[in-house]
Amino acid sequence: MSFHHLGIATADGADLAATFEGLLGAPVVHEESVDGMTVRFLELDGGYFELLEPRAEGTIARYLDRHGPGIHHVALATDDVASALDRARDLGIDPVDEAPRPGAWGHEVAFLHPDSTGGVLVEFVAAGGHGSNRTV
Ligand SMILES: C[C@@H](C(=O)O)C(=O)SCCNC(=O)CCNC(=O)[C@H](O)C(C)(C)COP(=O)(O)OP(=O)(O)OC[C@H]1O[C@@H](n2cnc3c(N)ncnc32)[C@H](O)[C@@H]1OP(=O)(O)O
Repeated sequence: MSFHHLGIATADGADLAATFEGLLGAPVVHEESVDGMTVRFLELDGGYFELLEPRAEGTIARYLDRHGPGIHHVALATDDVASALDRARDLGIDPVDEAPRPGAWGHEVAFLHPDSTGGVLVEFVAAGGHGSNRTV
């Protein structure tokens, strides 16, 4: 499984995107509204930053209220999210999503509960042509 992106919660995605573009030369390669958020993907060598800006009440708005801005999750690329979930369950790891579901940028995604993964919110993502997918 390979690294795909870091999810970063922010109250101002446009401003943070400009900061990272200036600092890292990481352009916004995709932007969309999904699940009450504006999501921006910035391309780096070997992966992406996914900036998550809430537009409505929900997971990211709650996260910003309780924790402030910062790294929210790590996403790992696989071409088979369902099998990755099965492996997690076999290891006693609790999924948040019992089955793959649509995520941003047309990706299929599923999250694991951070209680089972050392406090890290892990996302499996089947990202098609966006970044690398590798079967494990
Ligand atoms: C568009 C898509 C894509 O990539 O395609 C996305 O990124 S969607 C990105 C947004 N969507 C998601 O994140 C979906 C998966 N996340 C979730 O279902 C939820 O956020 C949970 C992870 C189950 C947390 O539930 P909830 O938001 O209700 O949190 P809560 O404030 O009640 O907190 C419950 C416990 O989880 C912890 N907690 C909350 N968010 C956390 C995070 N990002 N990383 C690590 N721990 C986290 C809290 O500290 C707390 O721990 P204590 O109990 O120890 O105090």
